[in-house]
Amino acid sequence: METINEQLTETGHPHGSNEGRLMRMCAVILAVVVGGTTFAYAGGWLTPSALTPSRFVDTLEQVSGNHPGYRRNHARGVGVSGYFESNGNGEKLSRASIFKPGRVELLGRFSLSGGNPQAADSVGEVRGLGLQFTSTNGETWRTAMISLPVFPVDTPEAFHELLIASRPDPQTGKPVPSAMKEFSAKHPESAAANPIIGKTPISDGFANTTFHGLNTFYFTNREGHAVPVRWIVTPEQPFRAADTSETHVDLSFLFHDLAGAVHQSPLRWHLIVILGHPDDPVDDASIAWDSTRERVDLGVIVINAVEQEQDSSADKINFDPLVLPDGISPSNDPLLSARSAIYSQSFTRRAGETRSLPSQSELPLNKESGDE
Ligand code: HEM
Repeated sequence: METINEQLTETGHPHGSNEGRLMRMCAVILAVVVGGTTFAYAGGWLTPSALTPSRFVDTLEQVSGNHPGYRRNHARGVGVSGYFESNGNGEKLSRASIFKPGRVELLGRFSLSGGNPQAADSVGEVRGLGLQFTSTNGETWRTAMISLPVFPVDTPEAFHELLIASRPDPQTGKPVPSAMKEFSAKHPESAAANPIIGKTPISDGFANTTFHGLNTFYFTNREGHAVPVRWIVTPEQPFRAADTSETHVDLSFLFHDLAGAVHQSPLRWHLIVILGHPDDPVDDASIAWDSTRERVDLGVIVINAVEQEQDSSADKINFDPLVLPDGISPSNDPLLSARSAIYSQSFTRRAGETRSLPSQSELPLNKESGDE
C-alpha cells in the first residue's frame, strides 16, 4: 500500500462550453505532489481496492499520456516571482506573520490545466496560479488556485470518475456522450456546479484572470477565534473578454502575452479573503458561498519577473494546499487531503525523471520567440 503523500489536480477545458470545461477538467488531472504529511484519508484510501494517490496519478497518465519530468496536471507553466504587500487587514483574522503589514517574498507559477506539456494554448483551458509566500521569519504558505468559481465535483473519487468518463474515444477524439451522461446522472453536484462555471466570463489572458482558492480553510487570530474562509486573487489589470472564435498562430499566445506584460510593467492582483457564515458548507468546493459574504482585501500581489519554468525555483515547488503557516488551517474538505497526497505522488514521479521534450509553455520565453 502506498503512503498517502500525494495530490490531484484538475484540468481546463476546450472552448468555453460548460460540458467542454468539465471534460477538460477531467483531462487535466495530472499532477503535483506534496510532501511528507501522512493523511489518514477517510474516503477509502487505506483499503486495498481503494483509489490511492498512485492509482489516481496512473489514471492521469493514462488520460494525458506519459510525459516524463512534467507535472501530471497543469503540465504547462512558467515561473514567476515578486512580493506580497500586506496592508495589515489580515492581522485581526489570522495570526500568520504573512499578514503583518509589510512585504513578503513571493514565488509562483502560472499554468494551464492538462497533463500534456505540448498542448497548444486555449482561452477555454482552466488557468492555474500557484503561490508561495515566505515571510522574513521563514514562515511559508502555499496555495494553488484556478480560474473556475467552483470545482465541478465534491470528492476525489468523483473527480477520478469524471476523468475516466471524459476520456477521449480513440475513434472520435472526443468523450463518449453516454459516459458523460451517466456521470452527470450519478453526480448532481456536478450538474449544479456546471452552470455556474459556464456563465463565468473568460478573460483574454493570465494578467486579467481572477484566481479562486475554492477549498475552505480556517483563519485563527491571536485570541484563538477561528473563522471559515475562502480566498480569491483579483487582478488590477482590466477585464477584456476572450474571443473564443479567434485562431492563434502562436501556439503559446497566453504564456507569451503574460511574459510580454510582465516585461512592460509589474502585474498586480489583490488577495481577497471571503468570510464564511456558520452555516456555509466548508467541505464542498462544488458549492458557491452566497455572494453577500464579507470580503476583506489583505493586500497586493505584485509579479515583477517571469522565467522559463526550468530556470525558475517554482519548478521545484509542490504547491501543496496543505503547506500552511500557524494561523491558517484546513477544513475537512476531502479534496484537500486528496490533493496533498496526489500532488506528492506527482512530484515524486516528476522529480525522479528527465524531461525528454520541451513544454509548449517554454516557447514564449525562448529568445528566438522575440520576446526578450
Ligand atoms: C481531486 C482534485 C484534484 C486533483 C486530483 C488534482 C491533481 C493535481 C496534480 C496531480 C497536479 C500536479 C502536481 C505537481 O506535480 O506538482 C496539480 C496541480 C495543480 N492543481 Fe490540482 N488537483 C485537484 C484539485 C485542484 C483544485 C481544487 C485546485 C484549485 C483550487 C487545483 C489547482 C491546481 C493548480 C493551480 C496546479 C498547478 C500548481 C503548480 O503550478 O505547480 N487543483 N493538481
